[in-house]
Amino acid sequence: MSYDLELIDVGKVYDNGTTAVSEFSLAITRGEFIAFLGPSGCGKTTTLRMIAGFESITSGDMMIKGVRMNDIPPQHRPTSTIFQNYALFPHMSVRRNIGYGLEVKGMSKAERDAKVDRIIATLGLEDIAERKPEKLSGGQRQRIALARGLVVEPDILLLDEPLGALDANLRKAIQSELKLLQKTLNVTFIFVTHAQSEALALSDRVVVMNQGRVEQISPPHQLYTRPDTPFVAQFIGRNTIFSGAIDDRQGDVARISTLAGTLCGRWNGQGGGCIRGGRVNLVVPAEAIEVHAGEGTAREEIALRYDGNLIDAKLTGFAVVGHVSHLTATLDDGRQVSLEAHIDKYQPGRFAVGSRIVLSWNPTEATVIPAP
Ligand SMILES: Nc1ncnc2c1ncn2[C@@H]1O[C@H](COP(=O)(O)OP(=O)(O)OP(=O)(O)O)[C@@H](O)[C@H]1O
Repeated sequence: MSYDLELIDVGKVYDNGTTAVSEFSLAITRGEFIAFLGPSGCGKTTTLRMIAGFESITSGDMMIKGVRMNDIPPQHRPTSTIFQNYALFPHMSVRRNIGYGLEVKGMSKAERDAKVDRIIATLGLEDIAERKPEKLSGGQRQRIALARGLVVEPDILLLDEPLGALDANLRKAIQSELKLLQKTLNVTFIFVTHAQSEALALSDRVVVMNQGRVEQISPPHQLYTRPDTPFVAQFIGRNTIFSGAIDDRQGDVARISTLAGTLCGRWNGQGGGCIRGGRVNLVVPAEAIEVHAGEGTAREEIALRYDGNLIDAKLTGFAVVGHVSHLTATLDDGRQVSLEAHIDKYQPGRFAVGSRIVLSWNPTEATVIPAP
C-alpha cells in the first residue's frame, strides 16, 4: 500500500544544537485529516515545515506517495502550505492572489482561469473575487488563503494554525466548512494547532507531541477516552490520575493499590504486560464520575455496583450555568475535580456545599496505563 505521506524516524536538530523533533514516525492515507497537537515548542511547526520542505530533515526519511522527498525543494513537492497570517498580497485582487501559484508555474491564462474559477465557486468567493484582500474580513481572507492553497491541486495541504487569527465564533463556523471541504475534495490535510477542541473536532487522527516526540496517534474519541501515556492523560480532557501498583488483572480490568484505596480501570495494553506490583496510573475522566451524597450513602451498594471504585470527597463548589450544573469536589489529598452534568441530574440543593460526598466510576470507563 502506498501512503500519501510517510515519516520514518524523522528528526530535526537546528544548527544551534536544539533538538526540535526526534524519531517521528507517521503514515497517512489519502484523504485523512491529521492534527499535530501539543504545547508550545513541542516541534509541531518544525515537523510541518520539514514536510513542506522549508526546513531540512536531519535524520530519517520522508516519503510522499512512495517517493523520497528529503532532498526535493519545496516548489517541487506536491504540497501546499497555508500560513497563520495567510500571507496574501495586499495589492493584488482576490482572483490574482488565488491564481498566483499557477502563474509562477507558467500555466497558460485559459487553464489558470478555469482552475481559479472552479475553486472560487467551490469556496463561494464569487462576490469578492475582484476586491483586494486588505478590505476583507478575517474569515474571507482565510477562505482566500485556502483557495490559493488548493488551486494548485496539492496531494497534501499543510495548515499552520489556520484558524488562529479568527475570533471564537468565526472559528467554529470555519471549522465545519473546512471539514466539509476537505471531505468533498478528498485531499489530505495536516494542520498544526494548540487548541485541543479544534484538533478533536476536525481530525480523523490526532498526533499528540511533547518535547519533540510523538506521545500518541489516535482518532479523537480514542485519544480522549484511552490515553496511552501520562502526558496525554494530563494534556487531553479532564482526568484525575491516581498512581499505584498493580494488584491483579481479570480480563480487561486491572485492580491497583493507591493511596485512596484499591481502585480499578481498563488496562490499555500499551507498553508491555500487566505485572503484579508494576507501577501504573489510573486515569479517571471527569465524564465517568458519578456523585453520591456522603451521609447515609449505602457505601457497600455503591462499592458493589462500581467494582470497588469509590472515593471520599467534599463538595466545595456548586454553580448552575444555563442547563449545566458545575460541581467542584475536593479529594482528601487536596486535589480538586471539576464535574459537569445536566441540571436534571444534579439539581441545585441536592448536595450542600461543604458536605461529604462519594465519587464512583465504572471500571471500563477508566484507563490503567504504565507509569513512566
Ligand atoms: N530556526 C530555529 N532555530 C533554532 N531553534 C528553533 C528554530 N525554530 C524552532 N526552534 C526550536 O525548536 C523547538 C520546536 O519549535 P517549534 O516551533 O517546531 O514548536 P511548536 O510546537 O510549533 O511551537 P509553537 O506552538 O509555539 O509554534 C523549540 O524549542 C524552538 O525553540
